[in-house]
Formats: sequence, C-alpha cells, structure tokens
Amino acid sequence: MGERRKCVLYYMLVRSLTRSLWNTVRVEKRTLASEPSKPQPVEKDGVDAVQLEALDRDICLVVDEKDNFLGTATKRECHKVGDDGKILLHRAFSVFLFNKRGDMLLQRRSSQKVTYPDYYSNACCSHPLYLDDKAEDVITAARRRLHHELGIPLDHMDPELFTFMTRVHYHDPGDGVFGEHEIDHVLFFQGDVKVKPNSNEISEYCFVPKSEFNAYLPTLEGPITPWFNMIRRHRLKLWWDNLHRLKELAEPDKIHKFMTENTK
Ligand SMILES: C=C(C)CCOP(=O)(O)OP(=O)(O)O
Repeated sequence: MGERRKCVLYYMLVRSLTRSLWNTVRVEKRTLASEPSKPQPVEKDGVDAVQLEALDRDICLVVDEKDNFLGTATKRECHKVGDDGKILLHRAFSVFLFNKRGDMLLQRRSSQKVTYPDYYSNACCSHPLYLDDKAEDVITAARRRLHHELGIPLDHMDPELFTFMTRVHYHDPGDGVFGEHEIDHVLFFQGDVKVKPNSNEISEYCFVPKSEFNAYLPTLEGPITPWFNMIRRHRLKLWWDNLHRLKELAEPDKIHKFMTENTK
C-alpha cells in the first residue's frame, strides 16, 4: 500500500475513534438516582400523591380556538377525556432549551407523571395558571416551571433570553383517561444554566448536539410526547439551525394545527 493511502486510512481511523468517543461523552444520559434521604412518593389509588395534589390545585386557563381566555378549570378537568372523547381546550407552553453551544436539553418524564409518564420530551412543558385573580403570563409560568422541574435558578433565566416562537393547537387522547387539548405556546431559550432536576418530574436528561439528534432519537428507550414530535417534525430543524436569529422567524400571532403523528 502506498504511503499516501496509508496516511489517509490512519487519519480516517483516528477521526472515527475520536468522533465516537466525543459522541459518547456529549450525549451521555444522566439518570437521576433516587435520594435515600428523601421520603419516597406516596400513592393514592395508584397515582403519585404530589402529582395528584397538582391535578386538583392548579387552575388552568380555558381558551377558545383563537386563544382567547374564556375562564378557568382545574388541571384535572382540563386533561380528563370525556365520554365523547372531548377534552377541554386550555393554554399551555413548551420550552425548548439550548446551551450556548447550541445543544438541546432532552428530558424523560418521570414514571409519576399522570399524563405521558416515561415519555421523552423537550426541556419543560406546563401551563400558565390563574393566580391572584389573573391569568399568569406565559414567560413567567415558564420560568416558574423550569425552576420547579429542572431546578434552574430564576436568576439564570432572564426573560429576555426567551423567544416566543409560535402557538400550536393540538389534541391527543393520551391513555384514554387523561390526554391533551391545548393551545401550546412554544418558547425557545438559549443560555448556560445550572440544572438540578426534580425526580418527581424528570427521570433522565441530556444535552443533545444538533448533529447527533436524528441518530440519537431512535436509540431512546421510550416514546416521545406528541407535542414534541409535532414541533420536531414541522419546525425544530429550521429553528435549531437559526438560534442566532429566532426573532426573525417567530410567528407569535399564528396558531398552527399540525397533523398528529405516531410518537414512536
Ligand atoms: C403538554 C404540554 C405542552 C403542557 C403540559 O405539560 P405537562 O404535562 O408536563 O405539565 P405539568 O404536569 O408539568 O404541569
């Protein structure tokens, strides 16, 4: 074999070894060990007590198809699938979080979640609530939940670092008992933040580099949430490629109705 060919082969071997080592390190999953000092979650009728409490305590915002605020209902009332298969339409948000390098935080919902337990999803989803006699602003709600679910200090999340990308109206029957019917406000956030997840909410998380994302998804050991899948299919690549100019691509006045797809 000629010297030049040997050199090329050697270079390719070193490059592929370095790459596979790099990938392993960069998408390393962090499974959260349960802390023995903490009391174990108590169940009532098979449902985790902490999650159960939120179902009847959290007051969500019921909206019409144009996202106009109509009134309030509990989180339970907003997710219960009726005998006719209908679910009350309410306002929600989904945060996609990126570090400064541009890697995206992917999380696995804990087994205690009432809706979509053990599914993989974007950084944080929840609802603006009715608090102090008024509808909570979506970015305030997102910061509140990022702090609660991922332990991100509030002072690491300047409201200016969020971009309100668009809204998505979708319906998903979930497990037939609890599902989703939401106008989901999609927020992008970029910044280096300290993460200390709440194990009642999240069982694993990792930061996925854009170049690894498509290959990484099929290796996940569970399904992905319908809303994450929908945004992934219709907008994620465009927005991820353009983290530096998101404001130009934002469509906050639109309410999309994308087709729902199989989540696995
Ligand atoms: C699905 C969306 C977009 C909102 C609901 O998310 P979650 O089911 O994660 O809400 P919480 O229980 O965390 O409030």
